[in-house]
Amino acid sequence: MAASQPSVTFDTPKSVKALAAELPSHDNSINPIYTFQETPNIVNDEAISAEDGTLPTIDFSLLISTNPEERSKAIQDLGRACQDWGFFMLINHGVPESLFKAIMDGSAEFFDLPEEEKMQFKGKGILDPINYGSLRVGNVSFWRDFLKVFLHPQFHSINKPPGFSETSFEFGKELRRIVSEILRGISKSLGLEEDYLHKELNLENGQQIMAVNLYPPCPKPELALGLPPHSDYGLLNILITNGIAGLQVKHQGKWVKINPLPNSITVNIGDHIEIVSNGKYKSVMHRAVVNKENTRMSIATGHGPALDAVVSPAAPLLDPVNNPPIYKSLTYREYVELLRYGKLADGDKAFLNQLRI
Ligand SMILES: O=C(O)CCC(=O)C(=O)O
Ligand SMILES: [Fe+2]
Repeated sequence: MAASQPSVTFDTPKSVKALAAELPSHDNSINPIYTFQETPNIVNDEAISAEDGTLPTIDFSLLISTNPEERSKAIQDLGRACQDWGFFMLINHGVPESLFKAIMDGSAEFFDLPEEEKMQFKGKGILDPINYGSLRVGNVSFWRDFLKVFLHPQFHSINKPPGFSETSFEFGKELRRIVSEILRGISKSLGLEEDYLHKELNLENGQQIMAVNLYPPCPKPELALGLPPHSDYGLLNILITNGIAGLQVKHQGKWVKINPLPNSITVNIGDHIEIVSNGKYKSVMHRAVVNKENTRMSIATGHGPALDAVVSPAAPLLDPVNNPPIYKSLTYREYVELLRYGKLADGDKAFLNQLRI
């Protein structure tokens, strides 16, 4: 499998931020290593805009309501959002806006550190708990710098900028609280016990990774991409942004531009919910485009099973005739380690598809 795939590496020689800063304002070219599309304008022209509210909205306060009818209706809506879109906006989640601002500001300060200081955090592989870099797949580099930090079950952090570690800790904790409730709702919406995922996947020791993404202004946004089309691994991914648009989601065969409601968080299904639900809820392809004017930032946290948990289609959902398992079992660690050889490389959920029975 590994041999035939383009290699995925995290080491472009210079950060995209430094590269963008060096370009004179009249220079409208980019290094060809960033050219993802041969044909100009494909990325933006083919995408359609979702009207505000098109992406399903889930009200977190109803999902944890003590009124059984209210909660049951919210869980139904959640199930529908997972089935129809695999993406939704979560409102009334109770995370203070000040915490989002603090983590966004701290992340911006991190990227403003001198290059040599950031390079201290360069990692080597997908399971390195701290990893700063940019992504190259085969011959193509992407217009994004990232910092990845594992927040759970062991909390890791970087020692600069001041306060970033404390803010990351709070941010991670708040998001785990929310994810835990959403996963209860998802279990129930599938017809499983409410704590099925928590128990089967040992979520107390679940993996949580924070990925801070910086997309500097790009002189040729129609040629480059911030992130190639991919689905996320793990159970759920949570995304907040600095308000600059750039996320596009594949929905019913078309790329749709997403404009999240202010102060909402965007949630999407990962490959491991697809496996557990035996294909009922599918992880969805998405990508990040860049623009000429503004620096875009996003902070994604990926929430997965414990690394040693075996992930397989949920036994109570299976039936030898009507719903035989369509995915093989694999520990989460095995999945993540094997993944780097394949998935991002051709961007069509190729890795998940290899697990099909
Ligand atoms: O920046 C974005 O909008 C997308 C980020 C993303 O897809 C990821 O980090 O997996
Ligand atoms: Fe993603």
